[in-house]
Amino acid sequence: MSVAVKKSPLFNNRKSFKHPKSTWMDAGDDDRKRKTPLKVNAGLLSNGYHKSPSDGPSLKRARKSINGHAGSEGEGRRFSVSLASTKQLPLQEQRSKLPIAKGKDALIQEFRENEVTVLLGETGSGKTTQVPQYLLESGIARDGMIAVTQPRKVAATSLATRVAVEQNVTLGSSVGYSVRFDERSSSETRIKYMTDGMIVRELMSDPLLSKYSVVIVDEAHERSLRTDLLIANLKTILRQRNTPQDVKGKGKGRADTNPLKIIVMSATLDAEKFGRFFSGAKIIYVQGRQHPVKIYHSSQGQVDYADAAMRTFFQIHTEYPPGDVLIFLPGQEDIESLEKTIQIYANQLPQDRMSVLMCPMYASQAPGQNSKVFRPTPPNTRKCILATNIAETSITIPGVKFVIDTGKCKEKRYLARNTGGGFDTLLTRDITQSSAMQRAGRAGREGAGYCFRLYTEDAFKTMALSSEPEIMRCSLSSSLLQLKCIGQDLETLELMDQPADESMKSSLILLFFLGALNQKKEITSIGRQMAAFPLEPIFSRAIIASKEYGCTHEVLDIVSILSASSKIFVESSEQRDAVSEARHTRKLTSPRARADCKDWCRRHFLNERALLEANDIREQLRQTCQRLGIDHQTSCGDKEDPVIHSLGHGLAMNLALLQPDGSYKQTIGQAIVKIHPSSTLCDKKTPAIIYDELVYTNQIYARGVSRISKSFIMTLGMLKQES
Ligand SMILES: Nc1ncnc2c1ncn2[C@@H]1O[C@H](COP(=O)(O)OP(=O)(O)OP(=O)(O)O)[C@@H](O)[C@H]1O
Repeated sequence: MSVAVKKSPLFNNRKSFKHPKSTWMDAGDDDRKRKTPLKVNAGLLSNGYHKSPSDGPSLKRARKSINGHAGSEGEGRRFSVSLASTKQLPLQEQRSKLPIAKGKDALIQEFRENEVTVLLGETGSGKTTQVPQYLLESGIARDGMIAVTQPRKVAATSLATRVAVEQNVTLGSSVGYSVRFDERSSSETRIKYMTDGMIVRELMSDPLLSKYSVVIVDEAHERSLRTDLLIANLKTILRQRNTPQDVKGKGKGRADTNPLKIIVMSATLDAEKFGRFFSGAKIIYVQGRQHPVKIYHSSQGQVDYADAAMRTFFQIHTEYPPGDVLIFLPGQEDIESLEKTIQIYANQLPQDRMSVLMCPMYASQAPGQNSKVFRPTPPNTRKCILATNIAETSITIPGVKFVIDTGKCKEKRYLARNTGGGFDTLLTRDITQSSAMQRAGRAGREGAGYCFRLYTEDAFKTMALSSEPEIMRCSLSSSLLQLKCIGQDLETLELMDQPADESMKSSLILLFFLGALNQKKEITSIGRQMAAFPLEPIFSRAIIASKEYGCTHEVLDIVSILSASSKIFVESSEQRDAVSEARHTRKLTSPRARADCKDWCRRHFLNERALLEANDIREQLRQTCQRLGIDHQTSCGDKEDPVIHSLGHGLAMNLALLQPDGSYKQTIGQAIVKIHPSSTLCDKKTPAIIYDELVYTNQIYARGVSRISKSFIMTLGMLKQES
């Protein structure tokens, strides 16, 4: 291609590209300037901390009352930090310079004195990495482990890696992690970073979490479903573990030799709500962030956020000193398309300019696929990291000095069955103020930074403070089943916020259909077996059914592939015909050795990493089968029906029948769905289909589609009526 850089509209349009006067409004540092509606009562400790009780100054006043702490940039002051001055200090010195380090002793004292502490602090103050180490070093957690929960896998693994380095130990020894399908911990482990889902799962085998002395619930303000369930359980566990048995003769709990401490950590908002939930927990505020971040808002709203992000990236690249750029985008599709566009323009830059290294980052990448993001930037290069909100909290991406925030994210939302849905879908929406603050914070982790918001300051002010708790907008079936296993009921559990009736009802219906619950809403033996698998109920039910149909080997293969974090089929718009040919005509089985696997995958448009991940998942599922006495080697050979029928038991709600107009109508529910164009069955007019997911774009598409016989669907219906 011979498009010269100068001819590109991007570079001709200097005016809109000009920074900062014509495009950007200087907002100072929003996190400090923001008129926060918070009224957290906080007394001021001499060391720069604010604490409850209620006679202290408000957080707003307290924030104003401290100046000159690390990273405090005066409001409205011109930003003049020399980026060259942010070179790395030795590790222990870095630790001691974190804002939280100034109050270490006072903080430890508070943890000693209080069962429950709510710790608030600005992003980058050092909460997540330092607090567990303080607890370990002070001996507070002498009798058990310290769990630090995170809503996201990537945060749990990267934090454990960092803290292991700070402690100068091998990852998996005294500092480890545990996330779904991946664990690095041992009997030596004292600090365990884990996803909130993993600790909720541990409740099934250890309802009192007796291994742990301290549970730190991090990023609590995100209110993920699992975090909410954990918080509800912690309240009960606290009563049981910390109440002496002989209190007035009626204490139901036991005087535990290993009492529990809970620390709820949050970026800022909602502290009082957590405090109230734990009846008078101590609220402590950690003041300050390590480095200043200069925030700019665009002077006008942007119609095309991807285009605006690209312009801003090149503006930074051409006008600013070295430093990596992190762009927040809503989803994988935006990331992939912007990656291509930026790369095309970057290739046209003059030779003497810094080169651009593109680094995509999203949740469904296979483990290790985003390792490029965390590796040091090569000389004379600027990394351009394109990320979803998985990079928003808790993580430090080395080298990032610039953040471009599109102000958009994808949010999981349950579409009610009575409105034609009955499934979770991802919708693009505006972010919250809380997210905006977190995103800006990613620019100030190693030194001073800049954040460019592709929305106006007014738009920022009208954003919701924080997002609606996940429990109020997502499918609950998997959690409901896990809770049933430990004798709990979502309907009666004391939660911070109650889920919607509709989503509760749908989850109960699904579990009843799967045979996991009986008519009295009690868990059945099938339900117990299902809960043993770290899978969505629809998939664990298929595995259990495969025992009857003699095809566990095949069903495990399929479920492992469907559970991998990215799709095994690679899409390529440039080679659409070749992809289609590979899918329709070639037999995708190969007894190949690992060495030539890469080449085979490439030729068949398969994602090698996803296949390797599926392999690991299958190994874990085999172990669960073994524990449950299911022979994972039973195979049905070339027969298809046993496999489809096993899947049919799990995906009993995901069946649809062909309509005269070529669309499909769900057998349960009212949604009219179409077969996704990427499916090999797209134009086949199959009378009845089974699918593994619905995606909602301009219409509802079924993906992962197979044909199934109508007679089998009838049998399933009969079975359902009998149960
Ligand atoms: N993986 C890492 N590599 C380099 N520096 C890191 C890493 N993790 C943390 N740090 C440093 O430690 C600082 C504190 O991080 P920490 O995660 O403890 O902050 P925090 O207060 O919990 O904020 P947040 O909620 O945003 O994560 C960061 O600002 C950064 O300077």
